[in-house]
Amino acid sequence: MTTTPIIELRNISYSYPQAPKPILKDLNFSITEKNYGIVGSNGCGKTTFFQIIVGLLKPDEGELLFKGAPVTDKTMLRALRKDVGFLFQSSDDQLFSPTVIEDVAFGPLNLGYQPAEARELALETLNKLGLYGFEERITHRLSGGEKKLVALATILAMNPKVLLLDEPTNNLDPETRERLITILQGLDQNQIIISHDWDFLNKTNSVLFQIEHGHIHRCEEDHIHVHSHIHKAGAHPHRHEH
Ligand SMILES: Nc1ncnc2c1ncn2[C@@H]1O[C@H](COP(=O)(O)OP(=O)(O)OP(=O)(O)O)[C@@H](O)[C@H]1O
Repeated sequence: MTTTPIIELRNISYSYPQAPKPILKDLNFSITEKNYGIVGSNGCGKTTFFQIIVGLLKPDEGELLFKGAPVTDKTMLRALRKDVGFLFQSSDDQLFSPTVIEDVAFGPLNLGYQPAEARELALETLNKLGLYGFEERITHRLSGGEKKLVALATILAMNPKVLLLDEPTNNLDPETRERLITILQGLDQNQIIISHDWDFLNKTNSVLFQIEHGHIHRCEEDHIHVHSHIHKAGAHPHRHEH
């Protein structure tokens, strides 16, 4: 039995105004796996791809389908956005309320929850992410890592079915990064993750796709990459998981 993918992109092309050529060209993609890792060089169009998925950018050609139906009007787009949460690369673009609780309750309020219910949902979500006692904190004074987790809370409070995560481990210290990995590993949602952090993508069990020359394709199985890193205890022989 085949199931209809929640999101599908068919023959999508998109050019930024004044750009000499399309950044995405005849791109096809559908969500059939649980988690995806999206890789590709800087400027290849990864964030643009996410913006197309949530309808922030309208493709010049091709179709965006939600649960098998083309997204052609605002009602469809609203339904899609309810199910697809987008964690921006910069948390400052995501957080805009004075306090953490207001930011996290904003989504549920928008979905029609009563203020008390929205607050309860927001508190539950913060607690689930280990952000105990954060509710009255001033959002713009949080550290970068704290902002990232609060931004994730604003999305999870709306209980979307799909998460789009744009370079979520950027600027996280090793401990917060591990915390984020544990959180994501425990979620039921489909996750599409843009990242240059291969180890992170590996730990989130993501099927790797690459954006290149406007297209997206599945990376070869057993993709080999060269990397180097510093060891605290100096040089010693060791094996890697990959
Ligand atoms: N609003 C815009 N107007 C014109 N060009 C844009 C706009 N936004 C992005 N671009 C250009 O489109 C290209 C793709 O941008 P995008 O942000 O999708 O890349 P990316 O793959 O996410 O890059 P990175 O890995 O550096 O985050 C880049 O060359 C960028 O400069």
